[in-house]
Amino acid sequence: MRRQMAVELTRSGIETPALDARLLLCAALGVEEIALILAPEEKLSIEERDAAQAFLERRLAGEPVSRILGRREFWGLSFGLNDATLDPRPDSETLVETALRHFNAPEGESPRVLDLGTGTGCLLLALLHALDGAWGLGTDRSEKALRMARQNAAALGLERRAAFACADWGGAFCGRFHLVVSNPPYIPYADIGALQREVRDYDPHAALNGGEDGLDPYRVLFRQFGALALDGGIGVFEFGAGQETALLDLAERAALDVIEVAEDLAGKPRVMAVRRR
Ligand SMILES: C[S@@+](CC[C@H](N)C(=O)[O-])C[C@H]1O[C@@H](n2cnc3c(N)ncnc32)[C@H](O)[C@@H]1O
Repeated sequence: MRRQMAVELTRSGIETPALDARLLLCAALGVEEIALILAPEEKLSIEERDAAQAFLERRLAGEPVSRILGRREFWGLSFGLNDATLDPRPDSETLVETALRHFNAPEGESPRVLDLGTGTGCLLLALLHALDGAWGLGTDRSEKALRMARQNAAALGLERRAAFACADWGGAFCGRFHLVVSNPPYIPYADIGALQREVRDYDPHAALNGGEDGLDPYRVLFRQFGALALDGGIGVFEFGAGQETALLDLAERAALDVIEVAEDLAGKPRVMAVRRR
């Protein structure tokens, strides 16, 4: 069955047919990958074949494997997804790496982290997992996304260190944080229709749409950063292709010093770390 699935995925132009076939078959059978080696495929029951076939058809129709499984690995941790959350991207691990590189733990108090537009909670929870004793707040405009983030926090045993609140970015908060992160929607509105179908048809548009030039969220976030960060606190923001120059300009206007522009896995500028001037 696995080979047959891989052949069909190859024919339909899926980029990683063998991997997708393996993951979907494991999910259909409810087993770990190692069990596929130990259990001969001929022994699949009719129900198991039907389940695998149903997953295959969804993948052939363009649904990403992570959406079919309802899960995605990020920073070595497993995150549940729903239709209100972005599917976390490997490139966003650059944000976590950059934040950890520049973060200096405060003396005598717990680090406080704010994640604006938290989605699954992947950035906040990865940071809390890495920063001993840190406490964090994740906000999102979507209640449904926040429900998923809370579930993910509980599944990772981080629910006592993570709180989630429905809010329009950070305007409702007056707390001060050592670290503020955000991966806001940054696709220019007119470009959404031309995205890959895996993105366009399965990621929520509220997680993609950054307004006319894709920069609307940064105009708000950079302005709010000054009121949300403690003295010496840092902000770390993900951005999209070709937005670096405009973002440098927005940072300058908001009186932020740029500490680093970090590159993603493909060597493209992807993350900006800033500090209040
Ligand atoms: C690109 S997704 C990032 C999700 C997650 N942080 C990640 O990296 O996978 C942007 C998130 O911002 C949220 N969002 C959009 N506009 C918002 C606003 N005005 N205030 C708060 N959150 C917002 C969306 O619902 C979405 O979850």
